[in-house]
Amino acid sequence: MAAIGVFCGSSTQISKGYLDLAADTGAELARRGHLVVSGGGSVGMMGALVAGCRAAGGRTYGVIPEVLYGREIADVGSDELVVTTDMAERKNRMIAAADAFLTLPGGVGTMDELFEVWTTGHLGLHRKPIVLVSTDGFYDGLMSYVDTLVRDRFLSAEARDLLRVVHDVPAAVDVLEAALAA
Ligand SMILES: C/C(=C\CNc1ncnc2c1ncn2[C@@H]1O[C@H](COP(=O)(O)O)[C@@H](O)[C@H]1O)CO
Repeated sequence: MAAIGVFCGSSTQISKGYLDLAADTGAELARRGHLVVSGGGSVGMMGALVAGCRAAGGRTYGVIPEVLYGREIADVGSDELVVTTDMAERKNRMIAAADAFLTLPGGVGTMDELFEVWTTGHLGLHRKPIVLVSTDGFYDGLMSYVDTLVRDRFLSAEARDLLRVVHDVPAAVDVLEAALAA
């Protein structure tokens, strides 16, 4: 059993397909016996993720900053819910609590979380695997940008390769489990 930090969108304006993807992710992690570490809100994909996990018998650990407690409807049904004083502490608590990270589609908040975990990994502050779920090529544009950084020598290929990109949730969890076992 591992603790998997999941970064994903909080928007309530997205299409049902994204919400289903998040719910399926929560259920898949629950079925495989993993704890879901979430942003601690009940809105958008974040909410679908934790609901999907608990409906499948899994456990959730949420980390929400005070400022978002009401705005993102704190997930008070979580098995554990940590309330932080600010956004930076939220990210740090999520990173500390998780053994590995899954990034689903999301907005700038999700990108902020992904870049925090990627850059701290690259700096050697942790060795936790990071997988992006690029449903329907969602992360093609980001990875194209990262490839440009490598091509023009702003970034090493080793740093790029810390980001593992897959196209569906079961494959993403397979990759995380293999990386954790290595
Ligand atoms: C909108 C702009 C900046 C927002 N910057 C954020 N920085 C950190 N965290 C954020 C930001 N926006 C939202 N969040 C939180 O991250 C989670 C996922 O967000 P997403 O944007 O839906 O992916 C969620 O808890 C957000 O509240 C520029 O003006």
